Amino acid sequence: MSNPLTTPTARVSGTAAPAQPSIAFDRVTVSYGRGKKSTDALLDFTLRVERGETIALLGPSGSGKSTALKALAGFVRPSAGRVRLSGRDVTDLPPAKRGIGVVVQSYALFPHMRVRDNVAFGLKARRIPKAQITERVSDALAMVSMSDYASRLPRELSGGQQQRVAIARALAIRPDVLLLDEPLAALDAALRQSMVIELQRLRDALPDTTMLYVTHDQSEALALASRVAVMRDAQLVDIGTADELWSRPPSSFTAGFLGGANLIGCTVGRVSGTTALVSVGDKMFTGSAPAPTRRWAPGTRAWLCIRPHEMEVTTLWAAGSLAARVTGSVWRGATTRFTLAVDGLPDQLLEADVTGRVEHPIESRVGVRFPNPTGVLVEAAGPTR
Ligand SMILES: Nc1ncnc2c1ncn2[C@@H]1O[C@H](COP(=O)(O)OP(=O)(O)OP(=O)(O)O)[C@@H](O)[C@H]1O
Repeated sequence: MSNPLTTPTARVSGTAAPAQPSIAFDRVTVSYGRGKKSTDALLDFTLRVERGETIALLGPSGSGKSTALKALAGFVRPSAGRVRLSGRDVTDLPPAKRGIGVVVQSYALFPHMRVRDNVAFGLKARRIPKAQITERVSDALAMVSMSDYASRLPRELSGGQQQRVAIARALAIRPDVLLLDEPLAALDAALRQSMVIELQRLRDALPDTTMLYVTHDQSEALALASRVAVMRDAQLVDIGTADELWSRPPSSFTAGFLGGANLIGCTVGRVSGTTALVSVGDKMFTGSAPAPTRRWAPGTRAWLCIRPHEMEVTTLWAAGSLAARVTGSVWRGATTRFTLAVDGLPDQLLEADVTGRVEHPIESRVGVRFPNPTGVLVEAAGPTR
């Protein structure tokens, strides 16, 4: 059975329109404040999102993610650049005329309205006929598994249920574009995980809806997004599929931000195919050299990126291992994270995640085995050690 939310009338068309990105930011700059006190919260930001894509805007606090989303929704005005929806320039359009669904962290439900009236709010504002409102509200509540709660007030719902209602309210207007600004940030860890699964289900049920998902949580970005846009200091630094950014990080920032990484400064030696010999001090390692391999000319300084879970902590002198001193140990439930000073890699502490609860006293000597190949090469934007 077709889902009514996936086939809004506005999208049904017999003629093929020229393919325009669903969302386009063209060199958008947003500044807050005036004169000397002004800060660029978004700087020369360019991004194209195809129809039906889910893009995560991922970055640390203050990197400009929410500002990008607000510029698209019309809540802030760019000082330069244009914002387009399906090719239409909406930069000067008020928010209500953009036809975008927005979900924010704080739910923002009307406390005195029952769930069904909260969900109907945007439809009434758009003067949709009453019979259609009833149908759309019940479709939207069904999408988020909240049909049984239509008569409740927001205060009679849990945080997760309130956020589902907020999502239903955004979906009820059948938007082409849905913006989600840290929608799970107010929920506890267990609930966040189950909501990620619900959002995956929703994303799959709405293949024509373009979603822009703002988060600082890399696991949410990896789970939900077809592509991840990494932001730092008001700018886009990297964009790619979750798999690309994870397994072949284009920059040390992205390598570190997506899940933690040991970044070892190295010098590239001989490259053969996608394998490179690299030297770190007097030690040689084999790294994988992602395409385009012309970046890895002999003598180039680079980072060798090794994920903590790829490191093996062994006994001292175990075959193929380097000697190391334990400088820290934190049990994290499923894993124990060790911080290690490896002999011959001065000024560099490496992190290793070991399954289960493992004890090695601080200052004890252990062996550490690197994966094979040892890691993936990452371009060094600045000086490496
Ligand atoms: N209304 C405002 N007035 C002045 N400065 C602002 C305003 N809103 C945001 N900023 C500043 O703009 C920068 C970007 O903020 P933004 O909220 O876009 O970041 P963010 O990446 O979404 O951060 P977070 O993850 O903490 O929400 C920050 O330095 C912030 O302090």
